Order: sequence, then structure tokens, then C-alpha cells
Amino acid sequence: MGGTPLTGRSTYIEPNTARRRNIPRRAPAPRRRGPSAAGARPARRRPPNLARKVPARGRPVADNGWPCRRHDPCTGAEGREGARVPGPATTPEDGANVATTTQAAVAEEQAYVDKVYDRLDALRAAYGARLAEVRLEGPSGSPQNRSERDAFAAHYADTVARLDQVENRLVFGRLDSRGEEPRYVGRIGLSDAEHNQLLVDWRAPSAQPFYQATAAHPGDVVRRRHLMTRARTVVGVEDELLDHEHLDEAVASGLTGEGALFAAMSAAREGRMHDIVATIQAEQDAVIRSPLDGVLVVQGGPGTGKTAVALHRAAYLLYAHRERLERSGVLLVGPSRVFLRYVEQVLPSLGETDVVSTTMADLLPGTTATAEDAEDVAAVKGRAAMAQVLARAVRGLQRVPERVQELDVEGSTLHLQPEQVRAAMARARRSGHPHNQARDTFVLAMLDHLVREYAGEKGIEDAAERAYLTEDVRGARDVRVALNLCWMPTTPHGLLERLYARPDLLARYAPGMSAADRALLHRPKGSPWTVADVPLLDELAELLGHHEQAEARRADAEAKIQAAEELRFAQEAIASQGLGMGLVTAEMLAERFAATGPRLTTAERAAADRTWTYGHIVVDEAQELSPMAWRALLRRCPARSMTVVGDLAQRSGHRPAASWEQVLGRAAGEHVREAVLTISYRTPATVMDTATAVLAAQGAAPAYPVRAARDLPDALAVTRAADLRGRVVDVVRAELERLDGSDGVGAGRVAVLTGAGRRAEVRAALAGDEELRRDLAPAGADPLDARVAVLDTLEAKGLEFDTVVLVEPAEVLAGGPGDLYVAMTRPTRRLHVVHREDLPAGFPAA
Ligand SMILES: Nc1ncnc2c1ncn2[C@@H]1O[C@H](COP(=O)(O)OP(=O)(O)OP(=O)(O)O)[C@@H](O)[C@H]1O
Repeated sequence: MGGTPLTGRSTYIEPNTARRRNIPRRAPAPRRRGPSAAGARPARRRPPNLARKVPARGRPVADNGWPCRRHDPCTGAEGREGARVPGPATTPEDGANVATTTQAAVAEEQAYVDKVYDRLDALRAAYGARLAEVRLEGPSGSPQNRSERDAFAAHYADTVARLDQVENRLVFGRLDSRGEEPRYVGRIGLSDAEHNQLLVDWRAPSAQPFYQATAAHPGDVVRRRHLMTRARTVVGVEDELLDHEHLDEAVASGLTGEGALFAAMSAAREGRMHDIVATIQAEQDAVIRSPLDGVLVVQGGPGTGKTAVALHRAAYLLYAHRERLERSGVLLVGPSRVFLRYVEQVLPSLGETDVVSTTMADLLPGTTATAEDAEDVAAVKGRAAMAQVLARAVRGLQRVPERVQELDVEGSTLHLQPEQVRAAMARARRSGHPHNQARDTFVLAMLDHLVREYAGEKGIEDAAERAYLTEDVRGARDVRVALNLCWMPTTPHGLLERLYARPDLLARYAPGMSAADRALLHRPKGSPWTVADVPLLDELAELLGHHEQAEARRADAEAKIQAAEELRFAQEAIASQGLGMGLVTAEMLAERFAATGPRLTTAERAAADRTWTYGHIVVDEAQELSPMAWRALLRRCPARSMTVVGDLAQRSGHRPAASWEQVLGRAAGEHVREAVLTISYRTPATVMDTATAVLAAQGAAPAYPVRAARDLPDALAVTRAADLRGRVVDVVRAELERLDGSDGVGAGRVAVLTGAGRRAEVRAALAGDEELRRDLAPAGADPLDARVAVLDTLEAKGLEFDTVVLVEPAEVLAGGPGDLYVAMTRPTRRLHVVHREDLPAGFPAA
């Protein structure tokens, strides 16, 4: 799926930034006069993409007509120094006109952009004033009044926060269509005080042509204009003229808004992902706006925008299906906590703050998985067959005694009859409740039998007196022990821990599993929970249900933590505002906070509730999930509405997946649609091609070829060194200096990627260098906050950096070809490989 983007010629003027940012320039295309800045219909001209096929000055063209940017002279030093391609189509002779047209266009757009920001300010001020008013009223009035006020306060605070988030690049596009006023496209929709539309939300149907109109299928659009802004200033415009009158349908594909796109691709990275709302490409837009229902699998090579598309799709779905999704919410599942921090700004910048994000490790509230299993262990735990093993283990908690048991109740001997136990069990199971809840039905039925016997023995027939007898029977130690042995209540953690620790239990409940596989699962009690345990715990939580005593214990512990937190907060409030003076104590304030209680958002409530079901789930790096993990996710999405993004070639380990069907487990049985993204917007072509060659040499060629959108000179460097640690330190220093030179001192990010076993050593070596130490995050801090991050491949999944220093690829390959492919494709500009051992096959010969 995904349309073929066919666009008209684009021109880009950004007068002040080319030098500073090292933005690759487009080579000059055949020049002709363009429309006036006022948006007059463009003059007739050659089909724009056919024009592209003509080799432009100094610029090779690939066989398929794709402008080949490898060795593009515009991307070197000359490109950095040179001016941008002159704006609206022109001839070499009329440079003066260009400047005038450009300035006129920029001035025109500045006036409009000012108007939109004025409106944004006015709305912020209005909502801010309402919020202040509500807060001034204080915590008085009836509970209902208070609750209404809280709801208004939350709404106003939310709106102010949303309006604050969209400050950056609020307006980024303009569409001129035949017979219509120009339409401006931006992050959110805005109208003026008279309800005239100022700005169309990028997700609205009327904004779609901004992303989808092509020279071949322009609809009514005659011009698409990209507005570049810095803070609130328009610094450039880029026009695309869409004129279909002479167009050949078979023109080659192209990119939309190349200038803005290349500027985004070339900007120095800051450790956090940015939204791509201004430069979404047509094939991406088709995925973003794809219908809500069913499981949509979006696959594509590294850097093709899968994550970006998944996040924009979440924002789009929340906009287009707000009614359906607002109450149930959307869940985003990412590969690591570092990754979630990496993308955390994207949805808020699109005006959406209510998406719950988690990793598989954190999916189950109250459980923190801190360890990773070895690949073969994780593979056994992830098999769909584990669901039956767990179901059997739960069933194993329901046992019929082999013979009649005698129970002492207050000196009387009662009898636990196997047939009565069997019948009570059948009744409990028929209730359809999970094990711990169905136990109530079982216990009531058994108590009924035992109390009858007890009453008969005592000769009591009166119903009221029988009630006392019930208490006697229920409280008797023998009865409690016997009923527990028949129907043992338990927690998921307790049961799984027993299964792992006791080979006899596992052999009983997993008869089909080989002894070798069972041995892999064996571990002592008290071992830390691993990521692969989480889906198993979740499955057990579903089968077992709520365990009252265990839950009460946990709630108690949580309440204590919460109370301590409130007290600390109150102490801080008193200290910072001088509220004390002996009249207000921290305890009083803390009680006040607790009484009013925090109003939880839908997202907060959903995140804390295992049984919450979401309206839509987005899964990133989905190739890593096991069949058991899919079961846990499907359970959370009865609507079966999911966006699943990933790349089979990037899968960790040595067990390649042949198809998505194989990866998706039970989810494959749902209504599945597939989409493919084909262009890498991250990795320079030289690096992308080398990574693909290395992968192919390991016998794991990617299923979908990826075209890199651009290449850069010196994108790949390889250094062999006997002293690996010393050389890594030198290389990292040199790479930082290189970024200082190209982007300004301190700009740009470097990642040092290693195999898991070498990370600590490399980090220590870098920290041993006085200068580099300043560029590293302190131990335990977020590595993305520092200029240099030292990561292993698992941690690097989904991330990107200006420069990657890849240490000893042969060791990274030990984690599987997918790991090496991931590591090699993280840079946006340069990959520097440092090695002592031989390089894996596929690297170019030295
Ligand atoms: N249309 C676009 N405009 C500007 N930048 C884009 C666009 N599409 C993708 N990018 C950029 O390309 C980079 C890679 O995107 P993203 O991380 O979403 O790719 P991915 O397919 O998820 O990669 P991987 O599989 O390697 O994790 C990001 O910096 C993203 O902002």
C-alpha cells in the first residue's frame, strides 16, 4: 500500500541557514519562471518529474529516475558554503527577481503567521484566565461543586498545556487550489474570533492534499507551499507547482517538500525525536490515515519512518475517532524505556498527551522486569504452547483428595468427601470466573456440606443457629487447610516462581516439553523477573484473577509509599512558601491533599489497571515480540485495532522469522493488512548499502530493499587498531570535533555502540578521559541527555545519532545479524567502525 509520490518541481529558500546546518543542497533543476507569490496559476511547463530525469548539472541520475545524491557535490564543503537553490522557479539571469519574489513571499507569509500566533496567544490568555479563576475559588463548596470545579480546572489546564506544546512550527504549509482561498495547514486547527478558519489541523480531511497531492494527481491543488519558521519568524518558503496538464502518468517518484525534508534530515540530533508533521511523505501519509479497524502491519527497513509514522498515526486516530478512543485510550508499546524517552515529545507536540506508553517489561502494573533472559530461554518462555502449560498449572491448583479426610472442628470430626469436592469444583468452574474468584463458589459449596454434617452431629436445625456453626466451620484450621489444598488461592508471581524452581511441577504441567527446554526454565526462587516472564505473569493474572489478600498487602504497601510521598511534598510546600509558622503542619497539608485526591486522567487510570482495554494499540519494534507477548496485547484490545511496526531484518538473536504471520502469533488470526515503507530518511546511502551487504553476507538479506534518500561524503570510516580501547577514545574525540566543526561547538550526538559484554569497559575507557567524561551521562542517568551515549544494540533499537562509533562488529554480530544491522543503521551522518578482530563478511575490503 502507500501511494507513489509524484510531485512537481520544488524550490527552497532559507537564506540564513544553509551554512550553519550543512543542509544538502538540491542540484539546480531546469529553471523556468514560477507563479507569483500571490498564488497565481503556474505557467504551463514540462512535466516536473520528467524534468528531473534530465541529469542536472553535476548530479548523476539513477536508472529509475531517482535523483542519486551519492557524491552529490552539493553536500560537500561547497554545499555548506553555497546558497540554497534560488526560490520560485526562475532563470539564471533574473537573480534579482528571485530575491524580490522570495522576500515578497516571506513577508506575505510572515503577516499570516503573525495573525495565527496572535490568535494562539489570545486563546492561551483566555484559558489561562479561566484556569486562574477556577483555582481562586479554592477547595470550598459541596463535594459536587468541588468535583465540577476540578473537572473544569483539569480541562483548562490541559488546554493551556496543549496550546503551549504547539508553539513550535505552528504553521507549516499552505495549499492553493483552483477557485479557493489559500488554506493554511498547521499543528492544530484554529479559527479567529468570528469563526473564520485560520489554520487547518494537519489531520483534517481538507489538509490531506498537502501530503497526498502529486503532479500526476493534483486534484484542484495548483501549488503547495512549505513554510519554514524559526521561533515565530518565517525564514523561508518552498513551493511545489502541481500542474497535471501535460503529465505522463509514468513519471518517476519523488519526494514532497524536498528542501524542508532535507533540512529536517540533516539537522543535528538532540537526543529526542521530533515530529515530522511538516514533511510527511505520501507513502507515509497513506499509512497514517489508514482505517482504524484491524491489525495494520507497517514494515520497512531502518530509518524509513516506521516509528514516526506510528506516532503520527496515533495522533491522527485520536483526532479522527476521538469519540471512540478518548475514553478507552491508546497504548504505545516500545522496545525499551530509553526508546520511550526518546519519542516522548512527539505526541505532545502534535497536541496529544493522553497516550499510555509502556514496554513489555512494564506492561503488568506492579511488576518490574529488570533482567533479560538468554535467547534460548526467552524463546521457550515466548512459545504459544506456554499458555497451555500455565492453564494446566492453574488447573493443578484444584485437587480432589484421593480419599475421605477427617477434619476437626471444635472437637467434632467432619468428613471431606471426594465426590462432594468434585461436584463443588464443577460448580465453581461453571461460574466462568478466574481461579481465585471461582474459589468463593467452591468454598461456599463445601462449607454447605460441612455445616450440614456439623449441624446433624450437634442436632441443630434452626437456621439462625446454623449461621454460628458456619463461622465455627469456616474458622477451623483443619477446614481451612483442607479447602486450600483442594483449591489453592495464589498469585501469578508465586505460581510462576514455583514452576521455575520445581522441575517436578514443570514436568507435570509441561509433559510435551523436552527435558532440555524444561532445564532452561529452571531457576531458584527469588530470581529477578525478566522481560520474557511478563507475558507469562500476565497470562497467569488472567487465569488466576484477583487475589484479595495479596492485593490488600500490595495496596497497603502502595498506600504507605503514597502517604510518605504526600508528606514529603507537603514539607517541601511549607518550606518553599513559608506556610508553617506553627499554624500548618506538613501532616495537615498532606491530609488535605489526600482528601481532595488527584484526578487521574484516562491515561493514568489505564496505565495502572491490568484489566484496562484500549481502543487501539501501537507496537513498535514488533519483530521482537513473542507469541505470548501478542496474547498479552490482544487481551488488552478486544476491538483488535492495532498498528504494528517493525522490520524482520532487525530482529535480535539467531532465530530469524520468515514472515509476519510467524511473528504475530495469535494476532495473525485477526484481520491483518500490510504496508511497506521503502525510503530511508536517516542513514546515508553508503552506510545503508554496507549494512545491507553485511546482512546479506550473513544469509539474512532484508525482505524489502530500502532506498536511502541521500548520501553524504565520508559517511563511512573504518579503523583497525591493536589497542581497541585507546583508539575508541581517540575516535570519539575526533568525531566530536568533527561535529563541532560542522554544526557548532557542542551540537550533534555521538553513540558508541558495542556488544553487551564490552559496554562497561568502553564506557570506563571514555570516562577515563577528562574531556570526554563531561560528555557522558553520569551512571544511572538518561544516556540520551548526554552528548555521547554508550549503548549496546538492544538499547540502541529505534534510536538514532549523528555519528555512530561501532566497536568490534564481530562481537555485535554474536547477538545475531539483526543486531549488527541495527547498530550499523543508527547514524544520520557517519558510521565509524573501530575493530581489532577481523570484520564480518560484507564490509568493503580495506
Ligand atoms: N517524512 C519525514 N520527514 C522528515 N524526517 C523524517 C520523515 N520520515 C522519517 N524521518 C526521519 O527519519 C528518521 C528515522 O525515522 P524512524 O525512527 O521513524 O524510522 P524507523 O523506520 O522507525 O527506523 P528503525 O527501524 O531503524 O528504528 C527520524 O529522524 C525521522 O524523524
